[in-house]
Amino acid sequence: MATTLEMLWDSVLKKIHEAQYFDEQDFQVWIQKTTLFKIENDSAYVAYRSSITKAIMERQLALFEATLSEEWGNPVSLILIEQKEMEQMMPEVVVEQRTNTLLENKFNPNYTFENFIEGSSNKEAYAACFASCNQGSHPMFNPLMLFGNSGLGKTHLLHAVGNYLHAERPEAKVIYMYSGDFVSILIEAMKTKNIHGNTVDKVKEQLLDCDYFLIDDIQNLQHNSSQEVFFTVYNKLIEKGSQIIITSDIHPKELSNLQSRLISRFTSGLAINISKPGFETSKAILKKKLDGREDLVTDEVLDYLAMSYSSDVRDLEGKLNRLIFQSTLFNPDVIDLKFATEHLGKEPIVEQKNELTMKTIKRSVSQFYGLSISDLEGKSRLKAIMNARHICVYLSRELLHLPYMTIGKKLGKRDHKTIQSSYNRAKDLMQKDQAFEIAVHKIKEKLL
Ligand SMILES: Nc1ncnc2c1ncn2[C@@H]1O[C@H](COP(=O)(O)OP(=O)(O)OP(=O)(O)O)[C@@H](O)[C@H]1O
Repeated sequence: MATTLEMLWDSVLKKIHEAQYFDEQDFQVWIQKTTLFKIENDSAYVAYRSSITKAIMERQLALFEATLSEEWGNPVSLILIEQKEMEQMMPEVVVEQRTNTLLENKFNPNYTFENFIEGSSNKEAYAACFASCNQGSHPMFNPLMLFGNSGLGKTHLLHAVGNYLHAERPEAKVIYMYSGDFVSILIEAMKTKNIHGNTVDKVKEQLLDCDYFLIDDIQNLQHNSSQEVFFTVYNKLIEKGSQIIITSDIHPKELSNLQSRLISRFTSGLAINISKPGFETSKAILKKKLDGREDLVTDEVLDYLAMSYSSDVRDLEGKLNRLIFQSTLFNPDVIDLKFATEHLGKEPIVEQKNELTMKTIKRSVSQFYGLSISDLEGKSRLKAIMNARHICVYLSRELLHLPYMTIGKKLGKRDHKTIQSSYNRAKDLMQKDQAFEIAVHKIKEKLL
């Protein structure tokens, strides 16, 4: 059950979200993960996990304060605290609240059965997941295990089960967890054990209360003590007739990091492989993603994408997104095959994290913006390209401490004055333009 503070913060975030003050992705990635953990003496303490979140929120502090004050019914000022610091400050009750929050299910509303395109590569998995939502007390196939390469829709199907149950059988208690989060929850519970009693037991208790246990990417359950807890929970849930659905990106028998007693149990139910979608399925997925924007892209381009990139649906969607993004820069009448091959063809190769040089900075920046290195070095004054260039200059100064003249030479033979003003412009944008600041952080993160 959500606590008062959680509910309060949820409604603050909901209001801010609805008012669309932030870009959707930034909101989900940075802001949604904050926690309100204490209100004391007219001060509200909010914990953040990343300095980017802090930077974004500080910029709109007045907005957060006003919305929170309104929801709370009293004026409060907001204090932002790093998650780690908050954990040291929080009393036992907050530890429990936190665990509850982690066990709460937030299903992606786009990952539904309706939005999942069936084809021969995935129809068994789809049917088994759907059937598991409509069965009696003792499931026929338990556990249900979905395995297959990355990006083929396993997480989508788990969320579809969650969304379906939430809508059609709200009484069913569903827990969805990414296996890495399962490990973090347990490690955290183990750490706080001495101060706050055995919180591991509390986590187990909550898990055992569910009717559906959906665990994603089991291959990441590598921590030994977590496997012990998982083993106990797993056995008890099977005994009581709760449905367990597990996903893995490798065949269950190849899960070498897991104890063999777990592996043998996983294969005792029904294990289904999801393979890469065929041409027609891939094309239908692209059409579904375009949903109402079909005029942007010619059918020929969809054929080209479906033929070239269907081994990973995430990648397939990424290519379509890249083309749509590029079309906002270059404004073609329609994304046709010429445009598509030109722009996907010059996509930079993902850089290994090796020595940091201006070349690696240029590659990362161009990759981030979907540009080519020659766009960066060229003369275009399109805003997105100019910004990308400013970031190149800024990072070359900040990370490599290169003189303006050297940067200029390696960036389209520009003179030192141009580079100096580009650097100043970047510093200015870091203060004024949130999207720019986030781009810098994200690129820096990839480089370091
Ligand atoms: N058949 C499908 N119909 C519609 N969308 C799909 C389909 N298969 C995959 N997708 C989309 O592809 C993206 C990647 O899928 P998903 O995250 O479920 O992959 P995954 O198999 O869980 O990968 P990983 O092992 O890396 O976690 C998602 O946006 C998902 O909606």
